[in-house]
Amino acid sequence: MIVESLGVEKYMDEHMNSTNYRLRLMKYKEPQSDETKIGLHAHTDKNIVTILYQNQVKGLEILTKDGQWINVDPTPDTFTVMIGDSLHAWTNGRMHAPFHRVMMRGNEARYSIGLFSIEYLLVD
Ligand SMILES: O=C(O)CCC(=O)C(=O)O
Ligand SMILES: [Fe+2]
Repeated sequence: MIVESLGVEKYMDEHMNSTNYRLRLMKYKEPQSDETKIGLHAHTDKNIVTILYQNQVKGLEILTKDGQWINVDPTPDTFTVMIGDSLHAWTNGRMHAPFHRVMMRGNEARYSIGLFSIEYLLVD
């Protein structure tokens, strides 16, 4: 869809052939107090695109372009799709790679699954 919207379909095969995938399951422990704890520091993803799925426990926050952290509210059967630095560079900055973080509150653990598409050159 992104490749089509940019009018560069002719590079699709090349792109698919140079893309790898990594699936990661993440667990963020519930804070042992009433405080908010950092689950994952603010960062942009270095890869191409990240697709996230999570349980019902909130925590993912995205930094808007005007500097506000907003919560991503988990709704069942919803995926969060995020652009990474590679796609940001590949599109000459037309696609924005957002800073995001995980902040943990409450008394339930948060689980998420991320599917990260990665340029072959970035795979270690
Ligand atoms: O667990 C999440 O919702 C975010 C994970 C994440 O940002 C990452 O692994 O890069
Ligand atoms: Fe991330």
